[in-house]
Amino acid sequence: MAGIPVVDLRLFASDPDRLSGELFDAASKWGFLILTGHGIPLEEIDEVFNLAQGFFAQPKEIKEEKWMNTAQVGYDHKESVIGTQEGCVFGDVAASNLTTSNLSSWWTHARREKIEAFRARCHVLSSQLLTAFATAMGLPPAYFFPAHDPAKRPGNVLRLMRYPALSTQPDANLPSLGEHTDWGTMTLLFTKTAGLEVKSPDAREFVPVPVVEGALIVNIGDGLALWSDGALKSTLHRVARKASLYDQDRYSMAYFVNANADAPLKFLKRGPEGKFTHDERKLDATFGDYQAARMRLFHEKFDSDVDGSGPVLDPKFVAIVKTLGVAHGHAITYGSTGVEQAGVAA
Ligand SMILES: O=C(O)CCC(=O)C(=O)O
Ligand SMILES: [Fe+2]
Repeated sequence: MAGIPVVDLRLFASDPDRLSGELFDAASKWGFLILTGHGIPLEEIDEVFNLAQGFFAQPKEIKEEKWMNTAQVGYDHKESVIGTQEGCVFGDVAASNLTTSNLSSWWTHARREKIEAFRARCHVLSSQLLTAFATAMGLPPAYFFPAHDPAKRPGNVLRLMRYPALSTQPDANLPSLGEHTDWGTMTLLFTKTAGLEVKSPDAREFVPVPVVEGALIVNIGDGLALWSDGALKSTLHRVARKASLYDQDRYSMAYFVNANADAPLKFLKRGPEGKFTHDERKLDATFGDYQAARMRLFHEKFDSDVDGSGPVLDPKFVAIVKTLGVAHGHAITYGSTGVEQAGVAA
């Protein structure tokens, strides 16, 4: 079986239809692809990796000066049976990190400007990809834009991550990040270290994603899977703690592309010749409703903080997450007990 597809974005200029077709095929088969020729210079990617390294190397007191708030700005650190990951996020609306008071003092204005420039690069790229997906689906090129207004919340979120080195070899069965799908529209992922694994199209195994220098990884989130009625796949993935790498830090950066909270959950259906048209199914919910239920369910079990005192979620939205059927993974398995454990009102 051929591996995870590699798509060269330089085709966009010379043969946009072919490029859109290649993206669509990769995203409908694997839900993941490796993107080369994307136009973000390697030096700029490295610069942001260096900032991540510099920040995560700071003492705990500096990093913990500002914990992540509800506007998705600040630092967080999760430790659970399935791994440790620390992260730093810069807000969910354009330019918010230049003015926020919720970043550690380590983040000087000059450093924040570098982050903002990188976010702008990622934004341009994500818009280009959304255009290509819309084109491949027979929709107007700007079809996905109104639901992705950068001035509205939540916009796209850049998360710098470190999986700290361990001093002893871990149980090889414990991943550093448990299997999950991403709940946004799609994700651009940058990493220089192996470890990411994705579920194969036949769902029989997890396949390692090769690290290709200068390339980035694109994966479909629940959002595009919902829009496309499952034609584009939101694929399970995880970070495996490879025994040989347990004593090294692993860095990655994810740019989560999100539909705005107030965007209605709209469905498309696929007709003959692969064209997508509006589906009349009415769902009285927004992407915000979907994400709130999805995120909370995910984190609840992810953090192993299930003690019966979890948040009360609106059962209507939990039902929506369940019925839509794209959200899955160990961390969010809707088994007989999963939903109750997440503290859902009866
Ligand atoms: O660190 C990685 O390579 C993957 C991170 C990831 O899947 C996520 O943050 O959703
Ligand atoms: Fe992910």
